[in-house]
Amino acid sequence: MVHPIVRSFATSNELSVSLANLVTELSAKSIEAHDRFTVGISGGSLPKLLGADLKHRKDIKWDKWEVFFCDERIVPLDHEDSNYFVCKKELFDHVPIPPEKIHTIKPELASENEPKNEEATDPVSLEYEQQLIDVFAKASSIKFPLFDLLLLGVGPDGHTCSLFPGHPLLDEKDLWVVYIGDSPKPPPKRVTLTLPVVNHARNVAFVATGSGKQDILHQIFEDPGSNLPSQLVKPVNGKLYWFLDDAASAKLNLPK
Ligand SMILES: O=C1O[C@H](COP(=O)(O)O)[C@@H](O)[C@H](O)[C@H]1O
Repeated sequence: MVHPIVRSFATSNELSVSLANLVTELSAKSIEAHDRFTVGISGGSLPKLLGADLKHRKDIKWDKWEVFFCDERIVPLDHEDSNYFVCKKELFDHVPIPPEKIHTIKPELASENEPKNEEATDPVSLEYEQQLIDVFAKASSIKFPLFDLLLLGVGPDGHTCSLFPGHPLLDEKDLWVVYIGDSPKPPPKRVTLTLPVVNHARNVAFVATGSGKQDILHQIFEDPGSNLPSQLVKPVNGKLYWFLDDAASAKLNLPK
């Protein structure tokens, strides 16, 4: 049973400072324990909230970071819908992470032939999986990559990464990376980490702000049986955090 650590802040600025504190602490601990910090970042509203304070931190060994993406939309990496593009604008352009340690999902490898959902044979997923293998499974074979931290968003429908409510990809048990061609949120073509990878992480932090997230957060916390993708995030051995602002958490019964 995972007991999430839920924090709500009066302003998104306060949230950004607290989130940066957690990232800084986990980065330092991970580097001390195994000489690197492996982190997966989501798109949407998260990169701005993440970068706002973190980009000013001088006490981080940025050269020890290995950055991956929790999901990516199949659009060019310089397109404003690209999760990489937003992360670059909000964080990577401001901090000295070596470019070869930012492991992009490569949309240019997408084939003309539409791959089927649940197939691991599309070139974008295969190439991204190989990057994960190269970083996480160099010395030995592993069932799933073990991220130090995954930073997740949650959509107003309860989706996280590019895992959507009721979608068959929620049942994936073995693959690390999958293609989705029918995302209900545009753009429709995406590549995403799977739930078993997310649930294998040492730390998972959700970030959600604004009144538009009130109802879904109420459902996530008060109706745990709805099988929303964000509810299926239950790290097996890791910690689960929720970073909210007071507008988003208004319908939750949080301890004062
Ligand atoms: O499409 C996506 O949406 C989710 C949630 O985004 P938000 O703007 O509501 O925070 C995001 O986490 C995911 O990476 C992205 O591809």
